[in-house]
Amino acid sequence: MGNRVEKSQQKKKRGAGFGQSKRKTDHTQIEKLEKAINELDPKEDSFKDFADLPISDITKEGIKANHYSVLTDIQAKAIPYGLKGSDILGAAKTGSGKTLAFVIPVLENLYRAQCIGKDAGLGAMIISPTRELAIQIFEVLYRIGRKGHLFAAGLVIGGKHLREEQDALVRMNIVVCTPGRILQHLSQTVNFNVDNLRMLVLDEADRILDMGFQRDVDAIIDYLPKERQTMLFSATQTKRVSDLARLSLQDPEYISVHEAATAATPQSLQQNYVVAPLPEKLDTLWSFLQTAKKSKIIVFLSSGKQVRFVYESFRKMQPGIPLLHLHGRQKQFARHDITSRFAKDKTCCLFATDVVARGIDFPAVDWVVQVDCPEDADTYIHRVGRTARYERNGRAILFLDPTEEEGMVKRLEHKKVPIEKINIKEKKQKSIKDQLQNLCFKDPQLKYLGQKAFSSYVRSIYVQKDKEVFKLGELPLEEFAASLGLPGAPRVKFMEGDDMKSIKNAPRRGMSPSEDDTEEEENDAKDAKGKAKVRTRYDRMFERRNQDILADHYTKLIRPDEEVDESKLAEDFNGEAVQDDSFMTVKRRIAVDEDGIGASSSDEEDAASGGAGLPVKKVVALAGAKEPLLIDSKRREKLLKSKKKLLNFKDHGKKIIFDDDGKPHEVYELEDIDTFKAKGGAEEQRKTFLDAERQRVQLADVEDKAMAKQKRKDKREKQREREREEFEEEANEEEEFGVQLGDRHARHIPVDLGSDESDEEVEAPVKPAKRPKKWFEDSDEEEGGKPSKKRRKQMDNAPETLEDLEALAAGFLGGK
Ligand SMILES: Nc1ncnc2c1ncn2[C@@H]1O[C@H](COP(=O)(O)OP(=O)(O)OP(=O)(O)O)[C@@H](O)[C@H]1O
Repeated sequence: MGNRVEKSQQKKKRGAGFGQSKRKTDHTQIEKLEKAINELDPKEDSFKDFADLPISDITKEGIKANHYSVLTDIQAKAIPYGLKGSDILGAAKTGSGKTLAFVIPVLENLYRAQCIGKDAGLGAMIISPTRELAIQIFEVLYRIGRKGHLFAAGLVIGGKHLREEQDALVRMNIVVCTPGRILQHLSQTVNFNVDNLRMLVLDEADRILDMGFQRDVDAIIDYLPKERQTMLFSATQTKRVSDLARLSLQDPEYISVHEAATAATPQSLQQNYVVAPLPEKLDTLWSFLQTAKKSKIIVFLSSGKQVRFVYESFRKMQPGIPLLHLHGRQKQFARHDITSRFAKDKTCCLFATDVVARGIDFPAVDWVVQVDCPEDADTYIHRVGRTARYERNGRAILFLDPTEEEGMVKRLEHKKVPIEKINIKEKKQKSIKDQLQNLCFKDPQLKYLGQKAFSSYVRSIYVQKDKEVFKLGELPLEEFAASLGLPGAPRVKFMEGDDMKSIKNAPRRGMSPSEDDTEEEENDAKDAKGKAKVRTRYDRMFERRNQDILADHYTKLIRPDEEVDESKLAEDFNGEAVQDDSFMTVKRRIAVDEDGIGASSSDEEDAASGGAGLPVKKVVALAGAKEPLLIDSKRREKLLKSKKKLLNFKDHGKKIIFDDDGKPHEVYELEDIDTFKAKGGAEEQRKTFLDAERQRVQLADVEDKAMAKQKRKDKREKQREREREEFEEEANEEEEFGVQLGDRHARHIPVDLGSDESDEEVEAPVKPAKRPKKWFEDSDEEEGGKPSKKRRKQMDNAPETLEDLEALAAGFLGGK
């Protein structure tokens, strides 16, 4: 017993020694660093290697572990200013290493200020416009900081219950976040204190400061202390005085490493554009993919709906290259999964919206294809920046409609983008219109996506500010709709000349899934008098002339009223006129036997078939059948032997209803002429009937809508109920076991950035007291929180998914 006490006292002594020694080491190093940074003149001093920078050993180790040694231009210029605490406006080409230019100062400045642990509060906030980019920055922060920094860092990007993030957030020293979500916490999380915030970083600053985020960012700034260091980075930097005033920057250093350069894009990037009329853009894209099957490609489209349609339809046509798609409407988990898969794949094509246009560092992308014209030159620069990153080669191609060419090329030249026109090889261009049309016809779901893609594209053009580039009125929309495989151009609500009320009140047509309350198909054909004619899906099928070789024949079938050239008519066996332009028309004369079986003579048969061997043999008059049965094949002959099958050809009788007097009537009976006339003219009656039916349908539609609304409401209610239950369960668990739920759900896990590494100068750490295992500590965790071999191996390898990263990071929490 006494022995054990002694041992524990010894351990305590050693533990105290370890802590003291570590603090002493830190203190000494911090003093040295402070001195070096005071003497530093960022204007004069230039650094080549990371090893020369006045930064802590643990940061240097993190940098070394990631195999970085030479600084890029922006890093060499911005890091010294960052370390000195200056406000920075950093601008450098895409892929030039801006992330490290702010991550290193963040780690170092907080380290020197010892802004560590819960009491220190939040020291740095890094804001990114997208979740993907926030995750990427968090990964870089983790990779550089994990070799010994003790900060708690976290990711706050939404996609999870607010409650799950709240507990963790109050312990963080560094947060990487998106504007909307962090604002929500600033206004709703009670203990979230930002009074100690020293550093604010805006990555892709121009995007964060633009209209889309304006209100959120202004509100965030209101919460933050005025005395702080602010760093803004982007490849297309804002210098607008109003923006800088909004952020209360103090004498910011404008560090631009490409202002003097001849081009705004990397030199290793080859850029071209082709003129592809809007209705041919998908053909061009398909043809392009056929020639680049061994490449890694990102294809940018302007909306998530287009991304889905192109992805789904191309997938069905099997282009011979793996396809992925990414847009903002996907669930966070799927988005992360797709970005990780694309990052790993060597040959793959990713259809994406601008959600990955900025900052995302996919390795080794060969091609960036912009099918839809970017909204401005800056967006163009960011999109093409997904290739040719950090001294690698890359190619970019932009598809421009003839109406976009002049305006867009002018904008790009103005921004110093070296782009050259190339032509499409006619021979290699393949049309996929028919295939798409076929697919849409067979698959209503795809047609629905096509309609959505169409309207979202039209809307995206409509809302563009630059009317010199985007001229909606000049676009061939009908042809564009056809190029998506649609039977007609869906009507888009806002378009000029639309009678909004009539669109809103228009009855829903049939069962087509294409109908929703935002858009209606504008494919109501008009009849001769200009009145809308109801057309079914089958009408459209018949009207499509390029469907197959029988199109002409079908046209005749469905347009019986059309004037027919009399000269082409011949008489059939009943003396009725038939058209004679088909060389395969057979005229027959039927002789009926006394016993009811008639046959055409073999001579006649041969003559009738024009000697072509047509299998006209005999005609059988069936008792009880409306028409005689033509026996022209062996199968038909066999049929005569099966009574059961013959039943199909016999009359099945009529449905009769009886009136009050017990008299039988047919379901639809013809009125006698006088009664009919007494009710008014035929046209008038038809109109009354149609009006009545229309009213009935409209009424039914209102009921349907109400029912659908109720269903949606019930569904929402159920979901809320489920969430409430889950929430209560979690709250109960928390009470019962005292577990931190925030940790369990690991979206925002605070991280000790490197407590896994022991300091060489200090004594061996004392084994910490045994404590209950946390959820993330599985069986491969050895006693006392020391990581097992398996865990250590895991730590040394970069985490592969966000979940890995978070789980791994959470594992470090035990260190403090
Ligand atoms: N000093 C360096 N040495 C070698 N590679 C580096 C260095 N700095 C950054 N990189 C690599 O260069 C790539 C691009 O870096 P980063 O994502 O920071 O670029 P960026 O300037 O932020 O680009 P964007 O403008 O597109 O956001 C990354 O893969 C990164 O690992």
